[in-house]
Amino acid sequence: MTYRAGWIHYTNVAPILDTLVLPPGVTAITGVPTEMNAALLSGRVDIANISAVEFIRNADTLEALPDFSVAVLGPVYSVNLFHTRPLHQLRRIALTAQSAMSVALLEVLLRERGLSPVLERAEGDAGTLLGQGYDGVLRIGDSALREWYGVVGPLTARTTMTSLPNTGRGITVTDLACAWFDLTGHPFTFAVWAYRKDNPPPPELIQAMREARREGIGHLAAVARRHAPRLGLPERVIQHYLWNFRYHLEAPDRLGLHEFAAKAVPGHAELTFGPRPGPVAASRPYEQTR
Ligand SMILES: C=C(O[C@@H]1C=C(C(=O)O)C=C[C@H]1O)C(=O)O
Repeated sequence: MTYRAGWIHYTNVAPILDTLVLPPGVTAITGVPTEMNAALLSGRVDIANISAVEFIRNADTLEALPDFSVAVLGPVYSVNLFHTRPLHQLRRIALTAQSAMSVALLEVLLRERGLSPVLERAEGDAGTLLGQGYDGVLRIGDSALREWYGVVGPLTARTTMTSLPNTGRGITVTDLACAWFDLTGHPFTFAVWAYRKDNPPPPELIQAMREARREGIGHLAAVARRHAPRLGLPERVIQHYLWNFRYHLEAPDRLGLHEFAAKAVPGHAELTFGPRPGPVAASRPYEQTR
């Protein structure tokens, strides 16, 4: 029987996906977050890295791998609200249809500030939409990273990644993961690897994902070199971008996830994680894996 995976293909998962070798009997498709959310919920795939808010909303039927996440503590660089006036003066914000998690995060952040601008789905690059009657534009993923650099870059040799500008060309970029950190002091968990409770992934797939992640994180410079030309961004920017992610759903990432769940989906079912990390039948000793 085939086990079907659905991968969000943004660069931020390249350290896990680039060298992943699917075990026999596992197939994979790729797409943007909202496509992979829908594919998992409709049963078109069996496991996917989905927007964490969809995992929370469907916690009665879904479970997540206990040690995989796309999370950050502080800035993420690729979940950005581009705006031309101060946050409290925003009247109309364009939302990307690719995202569920970042939209839910923006809603929480606006509510915490007592703000209620009009939120509308609209595609296109931030610069164009800002000239078309929107004073705020939410973008995620590779295009948001590129547009962020278009606003704040080019960085000079003297710029340190801890003192990055967040304005340029009359546009301010509010990094939503940074805003979450300012509000809570916790990491923000954007994605988890979820599957239906009655259909967990084969242990060989989890093991292959762990090996691929160890390989990717161990060679971030090579991953950055591979992807920088495609993105049209400097290698050192991509390497910093990737280095900054938290891929292991550690205790602080779960804390952030639970805090977000309480704020965004009150009354949600208990979040469950499994299968527990453990030995895979006939696997090589840890020391001998890549
Ligand atoms: C950090 C990001 O996280 C992604 C954002 C998601 C969303 O907004 O729904 C879903 C999955 C994440 O991998 C990003 O795309 O830049």
